[in-house]
Amino acid sequence: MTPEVITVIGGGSWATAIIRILSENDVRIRWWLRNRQDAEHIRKYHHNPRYLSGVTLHPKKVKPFTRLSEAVKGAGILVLAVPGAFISDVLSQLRPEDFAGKTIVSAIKGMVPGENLLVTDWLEKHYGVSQDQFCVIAGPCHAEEVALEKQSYLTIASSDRERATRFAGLMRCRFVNTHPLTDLYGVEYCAVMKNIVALACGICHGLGFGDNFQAVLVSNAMQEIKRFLDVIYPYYRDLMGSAYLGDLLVTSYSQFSRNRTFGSMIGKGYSVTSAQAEMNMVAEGYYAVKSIDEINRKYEVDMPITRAVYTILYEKASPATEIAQLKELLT
Ligand SMILES: NC(=O)c1ccc[n+]([C@@H]2O[C@H](COP(=O)([O-])OP(=O)(O)OC[C@H]3O[C@@H](n4cnc5c(N)ncnc54)[C@H](O)[C@@H]3O)[C@@H](O)[C@H]2O)c1
Ligand SMILES: O=P(O)(O)OC[C@H](O)CO
Repeated sequence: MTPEVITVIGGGSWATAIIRILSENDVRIRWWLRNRQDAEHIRKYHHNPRYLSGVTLHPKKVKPFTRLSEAVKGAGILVLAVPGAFISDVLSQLRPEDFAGKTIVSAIKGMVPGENLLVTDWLEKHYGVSQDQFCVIAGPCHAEEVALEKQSYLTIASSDRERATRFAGLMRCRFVNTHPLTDLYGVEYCAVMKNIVALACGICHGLGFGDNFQAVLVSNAMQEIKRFLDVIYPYYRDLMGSAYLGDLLVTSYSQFSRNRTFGSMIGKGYSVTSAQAEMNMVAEGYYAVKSIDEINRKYEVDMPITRAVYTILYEKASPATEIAQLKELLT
């Protein structure tokens, strides 16, 4: 069989980890990065100089590109792995024809700010990608642990089960187990919302709250996510599954969590700008909380955790005061 040709778009940790996983299988990867020097470095030394630099990339299977129109040529699968805030800018070089007939995989756990759309909805609106072309990579998995080849699990969601199963096969390897699911939008929304919860966990940690409080916060957050999903996209789903609860747990508790780290700085008194400047990485929850809060103005679901994080980050409310109020609402 001829190897599957896959274009991966993005130069960060998750793109690097996905390439590491995929290249365990029989694939050819066309990797788009925006930075010319990084691409040149990868061509020469076979590792990403900025993210997960300890990961060696297969020289025959992985080919870096800096022109996106070139990178997508001949690929049957496009994997999007840039933060949601940059997707519109990055894809502006492409036309709807570049997506036609391909499997479009979103590895993004964020919304498209401004339009408050899930990445799949945004691609449908702007590039005419049809719903059954999409797969979403979900599940509790940090790029840093993939780099260490620690056993991980991923869920591949698509409304087309066959497509999810095929892509799940390509993402399965020695240290990654995968399974398909059909709750495309539920999984995508949950992945966006768990980042908001991780921000809340970080803020509370930064304020000095302990494990007892965090356990209550996370269990209340799961109920908040359920209330929102039941209204925005009702579907028979088991929220105890690893794509939902599992992802919420890893992001809330892990030392690798970008969102928790960002939140912790806010709880300790950093401004948003200084917390962002400290990180070489992107905390998706910062953008997501604005989108979800704005979407919820229409639905009016009871979401005290989202509201508190929004008020702290966007209205500059005191974290101590907001969390003191939230404390009274948790059960
Ligand atoms: N890192 C993980 O473990 C992990 C796991 C699952 C999902 N994700 C998701 O993957 C997506 C990518 O995150 P990541 O962790 O790879 O990013 P990261 O935080 O490691 O790196 C930041 C990324 O943003 C890009 N970037 C920064 N400024 C940019 C700009 N102006 N224009 C275009 N790109 C710009 C950088 O090139 C880099 O790719 C996010 O949606 C994230 O939620 C990450
Ligand atoms: O935990 P974070 O904030 O680094 O987000 C990364 C992934 O979404 C975890 O699955």
